Amino acid sequence: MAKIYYDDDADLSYLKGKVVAILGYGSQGRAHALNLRDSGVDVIVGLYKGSKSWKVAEEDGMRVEEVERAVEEGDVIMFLIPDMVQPEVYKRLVRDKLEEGDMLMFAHGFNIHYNQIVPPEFVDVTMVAPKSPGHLVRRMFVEGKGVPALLAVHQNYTGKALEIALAYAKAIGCTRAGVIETTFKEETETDLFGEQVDLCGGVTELIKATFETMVEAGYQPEVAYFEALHELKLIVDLIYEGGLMKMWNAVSETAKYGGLTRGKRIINESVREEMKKILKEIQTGEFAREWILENKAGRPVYNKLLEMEKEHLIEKVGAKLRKMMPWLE
Ligand SMILES: NC(=O)c1ccc[n+]([C@@H]2O[C@H](COP(=O)([O-])OP(=O)(O)OC[C@H]3O[C@@H](n4cnc5c(N)ncnc54)[C@H](O)[C@@H]3O)[C@@H](O)[C@H]2O)c1
Ligand SMILES: CC(C)(O)[C@@H](O)C(=O)O
Ligand SMILES: [Mg+2]
Ligand SMILES: [Mg+2]
Repeated sequence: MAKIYYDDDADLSYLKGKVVAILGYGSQGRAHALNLRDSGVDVIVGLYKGSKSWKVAEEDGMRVEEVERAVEEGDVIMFLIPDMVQPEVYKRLVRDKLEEGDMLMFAHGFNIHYNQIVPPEFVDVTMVAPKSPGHLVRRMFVEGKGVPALLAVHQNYTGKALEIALAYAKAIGCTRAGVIETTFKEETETDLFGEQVDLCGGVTELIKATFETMVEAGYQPEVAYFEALHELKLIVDLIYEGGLMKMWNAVSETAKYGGLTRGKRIINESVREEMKKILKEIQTGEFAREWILENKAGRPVYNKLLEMEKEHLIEKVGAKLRKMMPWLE
């Protein structure tokens, strides 16, 4: 069984006297920086001149410096800039500023696991990866709660890497919910697999395929939108709160029978085979190589697919229908 750490297992005093440099002030960066500060930790934000986030961080009352300066001051350096930018920033601005006993931290294991960043042996290397988008990391903290996270130690030079990483996890609120010990390999591979087949890739394709099937059969797009997309949140909320059975118990008997008998025809053996192939691409590093090359080429596929998603009928219909429900914003 997984080892899970809670508030009582973590001691904030391991961050006392240390400066935490948060590189990046986007989804995760802003949430981590604000939560750390509210927990009494000395935080400095590292950005590049011209970053749109600079003003946001300053308006939040953060001390903001360019990356190099923040790393010089920081004892704990958390990488919350995009994964594909991290290796170049590391080589150009971070590597030469590291001091013995510093800690490099990550919220996703990609660059360490796929050897895009190879830190020197004289630093600690750890990960605290909230299992949630950044805005929830902040919202839950403000509400006195926390989101669960994964924690991993890749290098323990100081002998205190676990304790310091746990203090960080506590300061951003994650030990309130529970922090599961893992490895960089396990976090990276499961995180990529989850977002590709289920959370981001699988769900959007399921929504579009459901919507398109109805529209092509002559049903009104507005009705199809509610069925394929809007109601998904209500169903997922039930699953999130109380597992699959809470959802099955809340829907009609007809929905239960129809869902239980038809679901397996949608996620059938061939879909499961494809999932296994996708997992292999992640495990062998094939996906990582593809994504790194895509970035080197200026992201032609990424940009094209995002553009197509933006232009999809469900997005047009959705924008109109969501105006009927201003409380959603
Ligand atoms: N978004 C999520 O919900 C989420 C969840 C778990 C883990 N993560 C991980 O957290 C990390 C950060 O992702 P994110 O989605 O919060 O990023 P983001 O895209 O929301 O924010 C990126 C930030 O980095 C800054 N930035 C970009 N290039 C920079 C550079 N060259 N130098 C300095 N700053 C630069 C941007 O100005 C911005 O403030 C990634 O490792 C990601 O895998 C993200
Ligand atoms: C929020 C997610 C999808 O779980 C995260 O892994 C990310 O990469 O943004
Ligand atoms: Mg991810
Ligand atoms: Mg994830």
